[in-house]
Amino acid sequence: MEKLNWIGGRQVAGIRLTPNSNPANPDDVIGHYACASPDQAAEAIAAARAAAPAWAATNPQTRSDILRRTGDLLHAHAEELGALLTREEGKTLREGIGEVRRSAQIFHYAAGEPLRAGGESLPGLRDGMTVVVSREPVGVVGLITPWNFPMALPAWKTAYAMAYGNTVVLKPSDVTPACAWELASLLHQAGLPAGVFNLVMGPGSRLGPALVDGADAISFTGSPGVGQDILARSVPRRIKVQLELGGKNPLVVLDDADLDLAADIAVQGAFHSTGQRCTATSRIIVHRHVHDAFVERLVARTRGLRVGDPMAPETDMGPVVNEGQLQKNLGYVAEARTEGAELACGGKRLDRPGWFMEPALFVGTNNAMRINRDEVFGPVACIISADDLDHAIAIANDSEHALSSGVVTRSLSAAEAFRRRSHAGLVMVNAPTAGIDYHVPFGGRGASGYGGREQGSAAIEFFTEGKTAYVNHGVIG
Ligand SMILES: NC(=O)c1ccc[n+]([C@@H]2O[C@H](COP(=O)([O-])OP(=O)(O)OC[C@H]3O[C@@H](n4cnc5c(N)ncnc54)[C@H](O)[C@@H]3O)[C@@H](O)[C@H]2O)c1
Ligand SMILES: O=C[C@H](O)CS(=O)(=O)O
Repeated sequence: MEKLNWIGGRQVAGIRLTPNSNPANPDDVIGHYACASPDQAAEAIAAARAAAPAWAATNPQTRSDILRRTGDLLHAHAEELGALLTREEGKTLREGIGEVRRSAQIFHYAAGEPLRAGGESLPGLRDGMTVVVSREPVGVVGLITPWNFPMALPAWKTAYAMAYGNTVVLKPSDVTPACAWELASLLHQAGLPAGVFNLVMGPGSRLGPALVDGADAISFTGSPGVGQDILARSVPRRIKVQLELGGKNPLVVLDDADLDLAADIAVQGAFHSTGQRCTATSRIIVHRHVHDAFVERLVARTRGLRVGDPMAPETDMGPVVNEGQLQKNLGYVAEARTEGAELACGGKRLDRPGWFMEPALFVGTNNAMRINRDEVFGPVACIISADDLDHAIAIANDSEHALSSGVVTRSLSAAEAFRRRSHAGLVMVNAPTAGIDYHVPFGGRGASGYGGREQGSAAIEFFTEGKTAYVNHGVIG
């Protein structure tokens, strides 16, 4: 099936069609997706610019209704879209359907924003003067998304951007265009006016620059290197830029922890969604008093994970997204062994078609090893031993990435100390480092994030500009 770009409310052929295949079965071609040219990306920006004034002036109730209807459509089609997502990205069907439902919830939540996004009126300090503080849409927003959450990420950027009156051009990952295409289709079914949402598909190296050169703001989620390129290109234009980047997320297990709970939390954080989450647990820092007892539990659980067909209900972990990513993961496993890390279990490619590997767990690692410095972005986790809470926090914070972090403890004071002293943008207490709620701010610090947080009460900051108006009533009327 051929899927085209969406520009100005029309479906537009690109310069070629690119097949998209199933990571669990590379012979299964999902569809052929149009690849836009840089000129077409510029046309999409122009279409969004033409639609911007009317959309910004559209009654908030109308904007809200369109977002709510989009959420309704996502809910109604959650099972078939979840299956498409699984076929495209490889997470299990349960996770795929869950991601579509989460996307529906995001649209439903954002549907309230046009009605909530008010300002305030204050008395001025001079006679007859009132000060009106308000927020206005930024204008045309370029949204660039990665492959690991192919529905939820486009949803959480698009829904908020449009809620506040912006028009958008979305460029999804060329690895996973199918979900973004379906989202475009549902938005138009929900009654979105032409040009408010535009979709251009294809390689970021060709289309990204056209978006950065034309939009009024760029919200990007992806790898640190690409984020840096986008930032460098956007600086001369002084546009707003938001970068949500990689993680190297630590989970600290203290000596008073419930070790069964800790092992469950570690497995979920490290290996669910095949470890392909920016918030995935990759460094598990364990108090030396409970090290062996915890590792025994974690190894048993990791060995017990059923890796296989992501459509099968019994599967716990699906394939890696593509061959390149699989080879990258296996390369890190091999390098960690040469660094002296001991492979406690897993780490091998499965002898079957598709990009499958066993989840890999290393013990005897230290925080200086490359396996504990670089983001792997796959099912690979390492145990590091720590002497006490202070030592564990020091190791946890010793990373350029600071996206998510977690602690497992029964002590309120230890939990509170960790919450205060962790450098990460997200802190989880007795919960996995991955798995965020859609109604609260999300984002990292350091090399993990730049330009403000996303979602919940934070979204308005990036997708609007502030205005402070001084009104002298003395001369009016
Ligand atoms: N912090 C977060 O919220 C978060 C969430 C999910 C994923 N991620 C990160 O995403 C990365 C994995 O995703 P990926 O491999 O798709 O990342 P990526 O950086 O390779 O690609 C992300 C997007 O950028 C586009 N792109 C590539 N080159 C570009 C350029 N020069 N200019 C503009 N756009 C360009 C790609 O086509 C894609 O749409 C990981 O590092 C992961 O941590 C971060
Ligand atoms: O990669 C982004 C994810 O949505 C974050 S999480 O898996 O929900 O933690």
